[in-house]
Amino acid sequence: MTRAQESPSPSGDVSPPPPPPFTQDMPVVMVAGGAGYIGSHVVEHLLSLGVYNVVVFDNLSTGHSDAVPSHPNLRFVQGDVRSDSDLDRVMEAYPVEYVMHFCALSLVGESVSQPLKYYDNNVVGTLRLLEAMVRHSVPHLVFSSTAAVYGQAQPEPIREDTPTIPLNPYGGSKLACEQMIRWTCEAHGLKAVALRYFNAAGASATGDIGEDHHPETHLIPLILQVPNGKRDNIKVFGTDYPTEDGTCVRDYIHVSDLASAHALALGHLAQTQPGFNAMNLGYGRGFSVRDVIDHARSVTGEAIAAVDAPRRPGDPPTLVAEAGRAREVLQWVPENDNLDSIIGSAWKWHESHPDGFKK
Ligand SMILES: NC(=O)c1ccc[n+]([C@@H]2O[C@H](COP(=O)([O-])OP(=O)(O)OC[C@H]3O[C@@H](n4cnc5c(N)ncnc54)[C@H](O)[C@@H]3O)[C@@H](O)[C@H]2O)c1
Ligand SMILES: O=c1ccn([C@@H]2O[C@H](COP(=O)(O)OP(=O)(O)O[C@H]3O[C@H](CO)[C@@H](O)[C@H](O)[C@H]3O)[C@@H](O)[C@H]2O)c(=O)[nH]1
Repeated sequence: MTRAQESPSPSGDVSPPPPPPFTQDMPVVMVAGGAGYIGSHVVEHLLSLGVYNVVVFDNLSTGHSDAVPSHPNLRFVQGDVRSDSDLDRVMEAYPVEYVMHFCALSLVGESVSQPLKYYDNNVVGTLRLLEAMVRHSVPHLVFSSTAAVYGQAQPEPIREDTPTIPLNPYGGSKLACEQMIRWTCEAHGLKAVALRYFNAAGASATGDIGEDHHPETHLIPLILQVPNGKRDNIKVFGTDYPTEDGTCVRDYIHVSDLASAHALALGHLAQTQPGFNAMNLGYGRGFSVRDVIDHARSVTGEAIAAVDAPRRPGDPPTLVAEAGRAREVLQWVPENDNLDSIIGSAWKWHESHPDGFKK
């Protein structure tokens, strides 16, 4: 994949020249955090639709410039979502109609030890972005939220009206953002959707992009590091949970189905009244940690050693979505509800990119 031409960057003393205008007259979607794992898959999907111009806005703190393709309908602007001047620069250069906001720090464990870092990046970042949207009259927002807003939810599956009692500062910061967005919609006539993802996994069918987090903490990429020769075994965090086999159960959703939901959310926002709505994105079925390891063994044909380990702090036993609202309101029809193909797509990416985007 060729990498997008960067317009040099951010909040320094000397302003970089404005990036070039688009040549086709189509609505502009600003994808904040579009160089990250989920954002880059959404960008790829938006470009494939051929009806949007896309501005990727990212500070590259955890994202990768190589995850941003070179495409006539895409511009890349390096900047920080907490910086008024960076946001003004992009919103002055382009007639942004929609913002998708993926920027966040999202390591649950780190958020427990450094909560203020999470409130700074996630909450202050969303605050500055909302201020810029109001300042520049940008009416539509799709916000990346998370199942972590629910905490230790009962009963399962989790509906959007299940009480939100986050167990960690990461979930708390996302819930604070949702509340801020809701009030801003009421006061300023914005239209916003918060998509509460369950466990994003898998990689694009193109094989060009996939998951590359540093450090990696997610189960599926860590399991695949075993057959890739990068670790000896996978640790199973907790074997005494109140689940069928004693390990945590999660609703793993293919990143391509997240991408299609985001595109549908743009269409929905264009037609709906001002206001805020939150929607779960998951398949409504759960797999335990042991189930996932077994499926990875079958997909890769490798033994994959697993070692029982203590519980990881902050992990709820079970998180499974009831995603009827997204199916009904967005007309979302997920196409990849198959754990083997989710793991298979991730395996294809990790086998061909053992060091991620690193050259
Ligand atoms: N990965 C999951 O399973 C999962 C589940 C639920 C919710 N989410 C949420 O989805 C979003 C994307 O997750 P991801 O796994 O793709 O993460 P990621 O770290 O791969 O992507 C985040 C992107 O945002 C950019 N960014 C972060 N802070 C920024 C800032 N202040 N200014 C500009 N750019 C900034 C990063 O450089 C990166 O490109 C996050 O908001 C996360 O909380 C992820
Ligand atoms: O080496 C490992 C890594 C993970 N796990 C377990 O695997 C499960 C899934 O863990 P992980 O892949 O880290 O995802 P979650 O902690 O469930 O969190 C993800 O999914 C949440 C929504 O459900 C999002 O809020 C988070 O941002 C996202 O990281 C959990 O029970 C972990 O304890 C292990 O047993 N061994």
